[in-house]
Amino acid sequence: MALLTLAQALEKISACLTPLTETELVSLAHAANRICAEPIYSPINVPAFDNSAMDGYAVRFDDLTCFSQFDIVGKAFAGNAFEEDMQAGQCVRIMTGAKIPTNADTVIMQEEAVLNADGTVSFNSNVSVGANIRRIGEDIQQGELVLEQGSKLNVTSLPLLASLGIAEIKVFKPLKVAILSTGDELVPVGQPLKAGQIYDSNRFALRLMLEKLHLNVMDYGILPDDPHLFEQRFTEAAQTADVIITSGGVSVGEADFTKTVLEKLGNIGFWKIAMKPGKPFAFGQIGKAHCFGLPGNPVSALVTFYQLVQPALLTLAGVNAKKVADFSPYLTACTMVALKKAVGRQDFQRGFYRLNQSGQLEVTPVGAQGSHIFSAFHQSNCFIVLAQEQGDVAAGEQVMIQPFNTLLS
Ligand SMILES: Nc1nc2c(c(=O)[nH]1)N[C@H]1C(S)=C(S)[C@@H](COP(=O)(O)OP(=O)(O)OC[C@H]3O[C@@H](n4cnc5c(N)ncnc54)[C@H](O)[C@@H]3O)O[C@H]1N2
Ligand code: MOO
Repeated sequence: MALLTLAQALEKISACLTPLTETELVSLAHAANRICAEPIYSPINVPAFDNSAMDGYAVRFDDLTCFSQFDIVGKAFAGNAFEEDMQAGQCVRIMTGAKIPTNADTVIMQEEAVLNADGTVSFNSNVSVGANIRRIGEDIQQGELVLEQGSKLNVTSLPLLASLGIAEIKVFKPLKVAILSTGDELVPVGQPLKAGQIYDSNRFALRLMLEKLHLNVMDYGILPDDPHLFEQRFTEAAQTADVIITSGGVSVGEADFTKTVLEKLGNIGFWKIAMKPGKPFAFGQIGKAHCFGLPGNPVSALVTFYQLVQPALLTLAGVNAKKVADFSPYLTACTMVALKKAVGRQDFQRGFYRLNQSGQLEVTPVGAQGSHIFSAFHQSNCFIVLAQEQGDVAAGEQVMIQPFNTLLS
């Protein structure tokens, strides 16, 4: 049977996902990186009142044709308004941000004004009516939608909410994600290696990526290649976690138990995808927990997490669908060298792209492309994405690239 394409796999996963609904109220100061669980409408106008955009003088525009000298009858500061009415031929010294006096309609900036010896002021300017006034509601109107449900709260959205006086916000509770590595050969970082053993770097990578996504990580450690232990640990994890992510043991070897145990304890949605790296990837459920079985090869584990698990976690965590669809957009770039590509699987080569002196994007693959060769990853800044039916690519051809999003930077 033909393997699923990445797009088909993403569709199958997406069809099984129901975003979390549990919410909590948090103060704005503790809301960074959380997902907003309600649409936010502005309780006020911004600006809340007409105010001056410049340090200068507030005048009645029509007076400019009748008077050459104006009496300065008061001062208006930001936070300290001039509350009286201005009469004909009068003006008010005004500072940036100060409320416009009731019957003034124009502000002339200080640089256009000349102070006369008798204490009056004259203006050189040809201003138009309404000049230098920031209007009430010009930025945001009371009742306007300022933030969609499912937006990530960050350094641009949170100050916006602060400017509206919003002190608390309803956010989705973070997903609980269990991680575990499988394989008799694995040793935790920090312990000496014996012959035939390797360090468990995948669990470390998974933890880092989940922390970047601000999810709750439940670390189930290393699982030896024993199907009974697999059953035990998977069952335990499925009781508390919303999502279980494993690495290794998902291929066809005699010690590859992930898929069979997943089938036994729950159900398997699909297994194997026409992508490279990342062919042996399993998706299914145990009880309410969604399970992602990533391949053991470190590059394959990271690539499948990025391409398949990341969007699923964003959806489950409550991020809105438009933002999930856009989680890692594609660009095109000219490849500087020929690329080896076998027909049959969509390829995600690791590459480095940059803007050249003519303003064109160019890309070069980084290092060897084997799925066990992790060292090239940290010198890369994008995937070079080659279509399933594409063969070798000649130097100078345009290829699709996918710049790494914040997950890998
Ligand atoms: N006969 C076949 N053999 C393999 C196939 C196949 O289709 N037919 N697929 C190959 C591909 S492609 C991949 S990818 C791997 C994936 O296999 P598994 O998911 O079963 O992974 P393991 O066999 O457990 O491990 C593969 C490799 O990765 C190392 N590893 C495992 N876990 C970790 C970890 N936590 N940290 C660092 N490195 C890890 C492990 O020692 C192996 O070297 O299967 C191919 N075989
Ligand atoms: O699918 Mo594997 O990840 O090519 O080595």
